[in-house]
Amino acid sequence: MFSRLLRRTLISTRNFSTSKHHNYKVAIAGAAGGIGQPLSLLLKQSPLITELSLYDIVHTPGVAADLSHIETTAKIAGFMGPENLKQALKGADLIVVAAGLPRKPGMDRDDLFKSNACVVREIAEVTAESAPKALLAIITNPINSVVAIAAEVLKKAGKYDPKRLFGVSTLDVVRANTFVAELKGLCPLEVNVPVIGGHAGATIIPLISQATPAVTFPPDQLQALIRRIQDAGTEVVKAKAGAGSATLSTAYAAARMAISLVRGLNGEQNIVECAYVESSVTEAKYFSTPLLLGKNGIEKNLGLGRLSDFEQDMVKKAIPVLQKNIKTGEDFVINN
Ligand SMILES: NC(=O)C1=CN([C@@H]2O[C@H](COP(=O)(O)OP(=O)(O)OC[C@H]3O[C@@H](n4cnc5c(N)ncnc54)[C@H](O)[C@@H]3O)[C@@H](O)[C@H]2O)C=CC1
Ligand SMILES: O=C([O-])CC(=O)C(=O)O
Repeated sequence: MFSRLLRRTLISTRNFSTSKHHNYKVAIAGAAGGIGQPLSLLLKQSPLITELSLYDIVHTPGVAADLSHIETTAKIAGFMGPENLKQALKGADLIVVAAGLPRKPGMDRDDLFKSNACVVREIAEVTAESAPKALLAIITNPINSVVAIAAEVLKKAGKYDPKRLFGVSTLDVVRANTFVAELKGLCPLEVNVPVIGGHAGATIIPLISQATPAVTFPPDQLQALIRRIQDAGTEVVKAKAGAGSATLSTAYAAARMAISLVRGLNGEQNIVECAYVESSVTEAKYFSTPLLLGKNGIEKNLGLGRLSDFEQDMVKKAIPVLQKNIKTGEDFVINN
């Protein structure tokens, strides 16, 4: 599991002269959770990160003490409770948010809005105050709506920079790569499938026509593959049978995204990841597409590329769903 991440991070340190920073502070909110703990462990492996700040409302002293014994450079600090949130985020270059409830069987991601909207609002408010220049990467569901909450909160505080706010949809790319590799007998590390749109059901749009290496499937197999990628979160929720949703694969995916963001900050070239961001690529105000990352977050939105008719149809159908999800997030900030 570590190989891809380690390879990425090791490559990035080897490629750099001493004039580059290598001293980034990353804060994780929800660090004691099912995603937060393995994510913290993975980020503790990165030589680019010199400070890891672990925030949660429970258990962070224990998680921090445990991780702090690992023989890598990142210094670990644990912060527990809202009174310590400001200090936890202070001066962070990147804040990753994995705080909030996960799904149980029978729930949609939208069912989490009620409980998680306040969590994201609180963290965005303190980000505006404590680390206004930080990149903010949100894992918490429902991504399609809560990214809009963070944007509105940052706007209210006069600190919003659309280049610095990300909904983490990397897990959809990771799953698409894995499933395509399985079907075609390829090494998953060599496969790249862009996944655009949002992060729920039919808004998850894998672009199999843009996969590298190029792959083709008969129509029924293509439909089944796309459906599996779209329903993969539910597949895990069902298998965990009430014990939560995907945590380990999410931690892997979020660590991949976090390390890519830090590599971008560090001036590395050609770092591309898909993420759910403010966008003018479609009529949906937020939309995931491949992004070129850099010193200020998003360097360039690489857009949709060339879509098959089938993919165009999926985009058309996803837009009204995303617009509704986004409005839910925006209305929450207006009305509360
Ligand atoms: N974007 C993605 O690809 C994915 C997103 N998720 C989402 O990630 C979130 C976290 O999932 P898990 O780690 O499995 O849940 P979990 O319940 O295991 O952990 C959540 C953590 O957040 C903490 N927390 C709750 N309220 C908080 C607050 N106000 N401030 C700081 N910490 C707070 C809890 O104490 C807990 O430690 C969920 O909303 C889930 O739906 C899950 C899988 C994939
Ligand atoms: O399905 C869920 O609730 C968690 C999630 O976002 C995923 O696994 O993609």
